[in-house]
Amino acid sequence: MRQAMMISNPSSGREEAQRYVDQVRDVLASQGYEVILNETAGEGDATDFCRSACRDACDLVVSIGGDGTLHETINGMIDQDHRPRLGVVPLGTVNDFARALHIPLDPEQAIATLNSSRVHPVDLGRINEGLFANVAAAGSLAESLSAVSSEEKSKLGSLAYIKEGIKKLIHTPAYPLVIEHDGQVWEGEAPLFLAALTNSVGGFEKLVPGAEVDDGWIHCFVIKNIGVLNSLTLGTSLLFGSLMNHKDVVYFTARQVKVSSTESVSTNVDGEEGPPLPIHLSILPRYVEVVVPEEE
Ligand SMILES: Nc1ncnc2c1ncn2[C@@H]1O[C@H](COP(=O)(O)OP(=O)(O)OP(=O)(O)O)[C@@H](O)[C@H]1O
Repeated sequence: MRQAMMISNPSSGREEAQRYVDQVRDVLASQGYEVILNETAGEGDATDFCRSACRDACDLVVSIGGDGTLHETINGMIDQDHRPRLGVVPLGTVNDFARALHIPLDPEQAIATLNSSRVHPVDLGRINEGLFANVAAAGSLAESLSAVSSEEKSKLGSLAYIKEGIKKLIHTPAYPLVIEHDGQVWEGEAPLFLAALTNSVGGFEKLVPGAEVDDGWIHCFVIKNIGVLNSLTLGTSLLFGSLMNHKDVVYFTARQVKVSSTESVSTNVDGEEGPPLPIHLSILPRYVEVVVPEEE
């Protein structure tokens, strides 16, 4: 019998996971899966559950929660030979991963998507000893976003919370950064470095218009003047032209990136606090297969 594991975070979003768990179970059982439910109680649980799903050769893992839960879930797949397919029921504030894969943001529609026969291979990124699904950021914006609590995020909504963060940072200091990427080096001062795997970052769905989830590239932005982010709008992402063409932005793609600084700089990875610099990023092409809607 095929095995499916639900990894559910009862604290995600507006604490709605409980409501949806039974619906997910029904959808999976109707497909003939034997279903196991694991609920997270705190940090690291989703990673442990997913690691055991890999070791037990489980066929499908469904992450029920926000981008944080998804981030922890995929981290259970690191260095595993057997990696289950991944289903996503987005319950967070931003849900970048679901946005990038056109998985409905409405939980009930996302649950119905679990019936789809279509799967999409998706690149993951490696950051030091961990994995990321969507974005790694280094600099003070990264720090201030990590400091926003789940409750505040739910209250403010994604755009508002990111814009609040940006407003506070207009006079933010630039950090001396050394960025080595595929044999080249960028050296200079910048308040923010962003590495994205998908086109959706912080809910801005067109931030990286050319990024495909399986293009094998890390899309990198050095933001030399944080003020450029002020013209971000949802949908168009930038009022005037695209971020990558902005005069205060350096954009490049790479398969390997090392970012270091002589100062202490913190990072934010998939919306959660990440390791401090230096960071070493690399791409893991088509590392996981994600269940996506039948039709886009
Ligand atoms: N039972 C629990 N109670 C409180 N926190 C939990 C629990 N289980 C996991 N966590 C923590 O929840 C965080 C992940 O939350 P997640 O991002 O999925 O939801 P969210 O914060 O509502 O979403 P978003 O970040 O998009 O607002 C992780 O830091 C994880 O350690």
